[in-house]
Order: sequence, then C-alpha cells, then structure tokens
Amino acid sequence: MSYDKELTAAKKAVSLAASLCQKVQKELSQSDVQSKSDKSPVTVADYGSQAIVRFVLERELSDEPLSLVAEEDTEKLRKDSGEDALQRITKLVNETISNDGSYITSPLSTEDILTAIDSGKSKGGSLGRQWVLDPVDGTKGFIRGDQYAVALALLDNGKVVLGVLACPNLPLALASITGNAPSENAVGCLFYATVGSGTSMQSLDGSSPVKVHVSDIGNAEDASFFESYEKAHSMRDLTSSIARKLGVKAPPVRMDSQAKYGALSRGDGAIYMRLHDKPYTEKIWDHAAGCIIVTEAGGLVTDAAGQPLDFSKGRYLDVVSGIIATNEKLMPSLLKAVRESLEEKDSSS
Ligand SMILES: Nc1ncnc2c1ncn2[C@@H]1O[C@H](COP(=O)(O)O)[C@@H](O)[C@H]1OP(=O)(O)O
Ligand SMILES: [Mg+2]
Repeated sequence: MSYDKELTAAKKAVSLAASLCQKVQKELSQSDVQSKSDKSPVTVADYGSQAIVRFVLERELSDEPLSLVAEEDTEKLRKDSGEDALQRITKLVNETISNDGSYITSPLSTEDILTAIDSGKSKGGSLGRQWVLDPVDGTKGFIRGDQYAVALALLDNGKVVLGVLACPNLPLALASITGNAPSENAVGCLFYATVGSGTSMQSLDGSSPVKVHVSDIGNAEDASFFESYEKAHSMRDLTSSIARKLGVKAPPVRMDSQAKYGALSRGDGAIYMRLHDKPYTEKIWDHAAGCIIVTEAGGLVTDAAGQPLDFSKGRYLDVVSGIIATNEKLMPSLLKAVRESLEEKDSSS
C-alpha cells in the first residue's frame, strides 16, 4: 500500500501550519495565550494550526472521508475569549492560505474556522483511517520562544503508517543541537516517514530531502540522551539514575516537544526517556508522528516495559510508567536499566 498522495497532503498541511506558528511566535503577545481547563496553555497558533491542517487535508484528499483526532476544540475559545482572539485566528488562517497561493477560496469566516477546529473530535481506534494531529506540540516551549513541533500522523487500522513533523526552531545541521533555544537563523526541519520507506528530513523552506538514521552507537558511554525541558513531564531523578547505570557521561539534552523524536531520528543523541512519576495519560497525538519517524529511521520506541506503543485504543495510549526510545543495540541495556531503576524507586518508597 502506498501513501504517496497522503504524504504530499500531510507535508503541505504541516508546512503551512508551521508557517502560521512561526509568524505567531515572532510576535507573540499576552492576549495570544489562554489557559485550558487542565491549566495547560493554548495559543492562537494552536487553534490556527489545527484549522489550517484540516483545511489542507480536506482540499488535497477530497475523495476520502476524513476522520481527525486532534488536540484542540473550541469550547473554551467560544466561551471565554473575546472577539479579538477569534478575529486574530481568522485573520492568521486566511493570511496563511492566501500567502501560499495554492488554493482558490473566498476568505473563510470565523464560523468556518471554528468548525474546522472542531472536526478533530474523532475517537480514534482500530478501524479505517484516522489522522492524528498535535497542532502545536510543546506549547510551553512555543511560548518561551524555544522548540515546538507541528505533528501529524495517519493511522490505518490502528497502525501508524505515516508521520510528518515540522520543527521550526530545530537547526538543519546534523548533531548541532545542544539545547532548547532556537539557533540563529534556523529555517527549521521537516521530518517525514511512511511505513517501509524510511525517514527523510528537509528544511522547512524546501531543500532537497535527505534520508536520516538513528545513531548506531552501541556503547552507552558514548551516548547522550534527550528528556523534556519541563520538569513535570518526566522524572529526572529516575532518568539520571538510568543514565548512571548505563554509564552515559554526557549531560541530558532537554528539549520541548516531539522535536526530541526528530533529533533522535537523525542521531543527534541516542536515547530518549519520558518516565512518569504520577499517573499521566499519554495522548496519541503526542507520539504517533514522532514514533514512526524514529522507527523508520531504524530506532525502537516502547513503553517502559519494552512493549511497542499501541495507537489503536482511541485518543489515549495505554502506557504505565512512560516511554523510551533508542537504537536496536542499546535497547536491551536501556530496558534493563529502566527496570532496575523502577524497582529501586518502588522499594525505597
Ligand atoms: N505531567 C505531564 N507528564 C507528561 N507529559 C505532559 C504532562 N503534562 C503535559 N504533558 C504533555 O507533554 C507534551 C509536551 O511534552 P514535552 O515535555 O516533550 O515537551 C505536551 O503535549 C503536554 O500535553 P498538553 O499538550 O496537554 O499540554
Ligand atoms: Mg502536545
């Protein structure tokens, strides 16, 4: 099965959404940011990006029914934000579409855009095709001016078959990433993969794609590892205990968003750990695109017990202690170190 048409549509959708996000990040004002009911932040870029992706997928794939599982909905937006935020989103979406010039359309109304955003409420699952979108992954990083991603994946009967990840603040040069802040004049990276075809990377401004591969390091002493920039998103005492057991010498590279999966897929580091302290339910849009980008680049992504991630269960992932990713050589020792560190933590609490 080829997913060429879907890949072209997904790359176009994600690139346009990323250009909207770049514009907003450059001139972000306080009124662009709101707080969701779970206290996490959401911005006009999250909403605009989701509307753009829906619009492009619909235009490019008009002969297919479109099911979308996406992070945002408009409940809060309709209830609590003023006319200004709605106008700002409407203007951003229309400007992005008209600057691109590929689509002949009269300007979308605010209601058209709210409807597009609300089309992301599919329950997901194991049947048929489901698009999976995080319109701005790493919103906290986005607000800080650091790394973030636009992440779009396609599930076919519950399996991830395609992933596209735009990382507007990730430099293109291999192995040049040392932290979370964008490098000067970064044009950003677009990673993409379809099942069985490997992972490619190109610049967001359209350079020729190159195939990327995960690091082939077999000795953990030479490896470096990624974890969240936000302390609350992964247990740092546990990741540092695991790194010690493995003999990792380099300090952790802390980065927001699925940009970590992108950087891992091209071998900037060899290990990614995301381990939970309190119960936390991972969402499929936070991992689907990143997961296929790493696996098609030769890596492995599992839960903390070594089980592959199962995207067929609906909007959520059923992982208990967290998610880890690395290459095939390092996975056995990483799993052993994770198991031992989790046991030590349990016995001391
Ligand atoms: N306590 C938590 N543990 C793990 N991930 C979290 C937690 N709180 C929020 N997240 C999610 O982590 C993602 C960003 O991860 P990273 O740390 O890799 O940048 C966001 O999608 C965010 O979800 P949300 O999108 O609901 O804000
Ligand atoms: Mg997210």
